[in-house]
Amino acid sequence: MAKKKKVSLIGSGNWGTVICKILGNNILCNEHLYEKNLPMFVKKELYNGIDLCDIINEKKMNKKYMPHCFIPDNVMASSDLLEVTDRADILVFVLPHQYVREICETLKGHVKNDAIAISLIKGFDVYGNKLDLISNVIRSQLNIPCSVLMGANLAYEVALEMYSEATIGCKDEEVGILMKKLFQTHYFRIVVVDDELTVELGGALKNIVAMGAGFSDGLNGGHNTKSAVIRLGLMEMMSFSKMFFKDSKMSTYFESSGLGDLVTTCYAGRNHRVAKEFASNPQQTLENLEMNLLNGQKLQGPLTAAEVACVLKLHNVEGRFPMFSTIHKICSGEMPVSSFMDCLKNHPEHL
Ligand SMILES: NC(=O)c1ccc[n+]([C@@H]2O[C@H](COP(=O)([O-])OP(=O)(O)OC[C@H]3O[C@@H](n4cnc5c(N)ncnc54)[C@H](O)[C@@H]3O)[C@@H](O)[C@H]2O)c1
Ligand SMILES: O=P(O)(O)OC[C@H](O)CO
Repeated sequence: MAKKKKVSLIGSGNWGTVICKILGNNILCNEHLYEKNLPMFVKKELYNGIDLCDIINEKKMNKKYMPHCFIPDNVMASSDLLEVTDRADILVFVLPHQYVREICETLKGHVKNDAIAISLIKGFDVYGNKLDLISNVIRSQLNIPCSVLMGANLAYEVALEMYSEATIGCKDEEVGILMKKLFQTHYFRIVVVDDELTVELGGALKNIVAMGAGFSDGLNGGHNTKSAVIRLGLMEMMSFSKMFFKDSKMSTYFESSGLGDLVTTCYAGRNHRVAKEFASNPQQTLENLEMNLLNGQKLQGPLTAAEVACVLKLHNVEGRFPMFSTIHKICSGEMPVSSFMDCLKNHPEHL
């Protein structure tokens, strides 16, 4: 009989907690394939004076980041990253993108040679002036293959078991099948494609457009206005992919990780919510709104906009990405949020 695989989960935020429910339950249903316990890394912090890790292990609930999601008994929370990942065969990364490099630094040299990874993280890495995929940071730092899972997946809806789709991007067919079996449930349906590059690009870039959708709603734009934001945003996402990632396939934008995620995030994500509040109330800063509205959860849009803007500037192509550039300038305080409507009206397409 084949040796049982050990799965380890790195991350325990809003999405990370829902994923621990899915993985924990799927592992329990497949105990012949997997070690029963699912260790989960929880960054050390106190919640109402009590260690969050202890709360998760005792109450089987992540009271801070996803309070209504039941955590299966086989999930074992720990703040010791190397203990969580010790002997792991499958490493699942689900944490805000800005922390990946530091997590990989700690893991370097401690991961099995034949381990595989999957990243559920939406964002980019910028090192010096070089923009890179998060999965590439995992691949290069840990020297293991890494597939990706992205999609129209608002965590609270998946927690409530509302029907949702997701896309796994994986070049290795066998690993793609294994990952699909590990993550799929009756309410979380997965399509596997081999274009892991564009799956990840969709997940990262839509967070910039979602900020624009929030600005539009906060400035009293209508449904037609938001449709324009989504359409122009998708065009910039595709142009960016073609320009900077030559192997990216445009057809992949029709998967859940592309158009699906873009639509859902522009209507109901955290980026949209905070951006809308900011546009209605511009004397507040985005940082304050993130802190006050999200209670420790992290916005990925403003950082991703800054990461992308850095590359556009370096290649002197900001003018070809007017929406990305304007969203970054609004997020960084270089332009007032009221200028967002002018960006739409004066988009090069309409001149
Ligand atoms: N929440 C969603 O609906 C959702 C859905 C799909 C994908 N995602 C993506 O999944 C990724 C993780 O999102 P999330 O919602 O689980 O996280 P989150 O936004 O809830 O962030 C909170 C988490 O970040 C951790 N954290 C804070 N500082 C840290 C540090 N210095 N080092 C390591 N971890 C630290 C906290 O411990 C906590 O677990 C993101 O890239 C996000 O875009 C989120
Ligand atoms: O809440 P957001 O804006 O981070 O988006 C969450 C997910 O990425 C939606 O698929």
